[in-house]
Amino acid sequence: MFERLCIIGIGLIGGSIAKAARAEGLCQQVVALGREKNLPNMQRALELGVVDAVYTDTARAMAGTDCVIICTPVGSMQAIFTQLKPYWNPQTLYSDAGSTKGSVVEAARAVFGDVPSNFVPAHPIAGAERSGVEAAKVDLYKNRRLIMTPLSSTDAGAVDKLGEFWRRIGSSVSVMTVEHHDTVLAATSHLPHILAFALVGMLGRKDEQREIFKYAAGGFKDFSRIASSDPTMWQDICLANKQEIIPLIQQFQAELGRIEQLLLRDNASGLFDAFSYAKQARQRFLETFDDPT
Ligand SMILES: NC(=O)C1=CN([C@@H]2O[C@H](COP(=O)(O)OP(=O)(O)OC[C@H]3O[C@@H](n4cnc5c(N)ncnc54)[C@H](O)[C@@H]3O)[C@@H](O)[C@H]2O)C=CC1
Ligand SMILES: O=C(O)C(=O)Cc1ccc(O)cc1
Repeated sequence: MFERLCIIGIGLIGGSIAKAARAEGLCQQVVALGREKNLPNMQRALELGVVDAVYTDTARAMAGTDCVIICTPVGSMQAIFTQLKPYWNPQTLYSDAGSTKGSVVEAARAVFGDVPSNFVPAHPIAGAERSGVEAAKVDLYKNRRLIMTPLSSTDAGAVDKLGEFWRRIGSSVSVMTVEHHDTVLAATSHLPHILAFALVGMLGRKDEQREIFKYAAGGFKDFSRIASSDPTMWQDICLANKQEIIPLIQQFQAELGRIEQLLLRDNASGLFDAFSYAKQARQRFLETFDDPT
């Protein structure tokens, strides 16, 4: 599909894209572009055979590149677009993997005036709490969803070709607006991560923390795995989508308040109803949507 794929930010997500693109024969060459201070991680990517070459020089990285995927934390996107601007090539396809889309589109607009028509914002709904190229997996995107959020000005050919790229590395591709993406992901990903950070942080501060972690059962293990996600990445995501996240935090606080009241009043049937509603909501959800996993 491509002569040379350039990944900017060769960590968990970028490394997994590079591995999968290579395994599926989607490009002749994969290279990484990063900062001087990321060189040890990029050298590791080279040693592991995830990429063919690594660059800290943008001009050299862009020469001969016909597809660029930006896989850095969302707070760095404006700096990346600024770095790419002098070398922006109308023949090259550009995408990203950021967990928020409104902030990425805004960053592109701030740098280019308008979002370039050959940039197709994307978000693979697949990942893990781990970071860095060592954590990259060739099958990370297999049978997982990926959302593309093209704008009305995005080139249809670019959307088709990048959609095919994502599909060929295993993703089930959906297309939606930037706004809808950020509303949905605030509820399904951003709020749950905040809840995990808050709960594990609160319990971790308690004296009996050793006991809590020692006897952690399934539910808490899941929370604590999520709470070990990268703080820089999540700081960027939460700030970038705070207009969607804050109202959800407020609704969640009200929900907790209702449960607290039911407990204070020993209201068993109220608790049963609240828990049954949630259980049935999940069941309805599973029946309505095919889970690609
Ligand atoms: N970790 C996950 O489960 C998922 C993450 N994402 C998104 O993918 C992106 C990457 O996440 P991960 O791969 O998990 O992070 P990571 O920390 O494993 O990799 C990010 C890479 O970007 C580099 N980097 C950071 N700032 C940079 C800059 N200004 N210029 C050049 N390189 C820079 C880092 O050195 C690192 O190599 C983020 O935008 C994140 O929101 C999307 C889906 C899932
Ligand atoms: O580790 C997990 O359970 C995740 O939820 C991974 C994840 C993190 C960020 C995303 O934007 C998408 C997926």
